[in-house]
Amino acid sequence: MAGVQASTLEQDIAGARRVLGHRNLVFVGLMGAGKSAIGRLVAQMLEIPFVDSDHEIERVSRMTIAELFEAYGEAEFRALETRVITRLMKTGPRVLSTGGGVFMNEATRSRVLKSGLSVWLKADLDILWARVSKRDTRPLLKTANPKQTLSDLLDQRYPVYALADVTVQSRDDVKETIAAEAIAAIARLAGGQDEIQIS
Ligand SMILES: Nc1ncnc2c1ncn2[C@@H]1O[C@H](COP(=O)(O)OP(=O)(O)OP(=O)(O)O)[C@@H](O)[C@H]1O
Ligand SMILES: O=C(O)C1=C[C@@H](O)[C@@H](O)[C@H](O)C1
Ligand SMILES: [Mg+2]
Repeated sequence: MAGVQASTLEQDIAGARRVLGHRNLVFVGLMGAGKSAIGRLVAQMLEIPFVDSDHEIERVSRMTIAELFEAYGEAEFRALETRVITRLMKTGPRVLSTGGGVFMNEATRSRVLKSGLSVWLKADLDILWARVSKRDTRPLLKTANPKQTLSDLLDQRYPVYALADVTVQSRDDVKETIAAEAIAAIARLAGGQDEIQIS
């Protein structure tokens, strides 16, 4: 990497850490957007802990997301998800990659907007589809026409995801580039927001 680029990245990392303070950096977006993959990289780059809410739910329940949906239904899964996010939002800083439905819950969204810093990883349908169709682990896509279901979710959810503090275009570029863009976008928030305290 050229010296100028490296020093810009270092400045962005320092800036993003300052902007974040004790807050959690919360990745939101549809299935396949890269919340887990990019979130993990951003956490490594910022040198703060990383938690993925889907993994945390699987850890505490000792069941997979698919098993939870199967055994208890979506409503119970959402209740568990809300409890997990509420607990995680009480301390920081960390990178918190959320399940695709987390930001759709009004109370959770308010909590994230008030006490965290949110990044929407926005991706086109074809990119999402190419990624999620490789595995059949996502219960919401077990439908007769999963690509249409994903497209419907995109229509419903994009206006809500757009409420996130920052939007970063997720695409088939190297993950490090997308992660660096997210960090730069956060660093640019410096001075644009009052410091928000964790409740
Ligand atoms: N920029 C990228 N280039 C290539 N592949 C990517 C990129 N970002 C993510 N991926 C891949 O796409 C797949 C989906 O990414 P990931 O699991 O991070 O999505 P997610 O937003 O966490 O989805 P979910 O809501 O289902 O957990 C993974 O295999 C990941 O490695
Ligand atoms: O978009 C969603 O509602 C979901 C996304 C996944 O991350 C999982 O949280 C679950 O499959 C539901
Ligand atoms: Mg994920």
